[in-house]
Amino acid sequence: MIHIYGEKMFIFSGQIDLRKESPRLLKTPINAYLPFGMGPRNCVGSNFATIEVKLAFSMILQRYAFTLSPSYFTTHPQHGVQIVLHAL
Ligand code: HEM
Repeated sequence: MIHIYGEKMFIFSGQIDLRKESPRLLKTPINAYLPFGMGPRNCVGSNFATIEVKLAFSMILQRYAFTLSPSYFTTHPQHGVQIVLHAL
């Protein structure tokens, strides 16, 4: 899913609280996923890092399409999700 590194990844990032938007996420503890930490000493580079990842993804998506690899068969991607890139 394209939003892996977008806002949807951040249940609570300090700026966006997606629990307000999704009933499913309401059940998720506020501290379940904090890649940049939380509170007064959270990551000062979080906005920069998020923008950079979005930029990199958008550059990749301008050049490639994705399909799931035929070897991907589980709903629990313990070892990552294998994808096949198709040059556009
Ligand atoms: C994917 C990229 C990044 C991740 C996952 C990440 C994650 C973190 C985490 C978990 C902390 C500790 C927060 C805490 O103690 O609560 C932290 C602190 C920090 N990060 Fe990042 N970081 C990233 C990128 C960056 C970048 C690009 C910069 C600078 C340009 C940066 C600068 C800092 C600084 C200066 C702190 C210390 C903040 C403080 O102690 O007040 N980080 N980061």
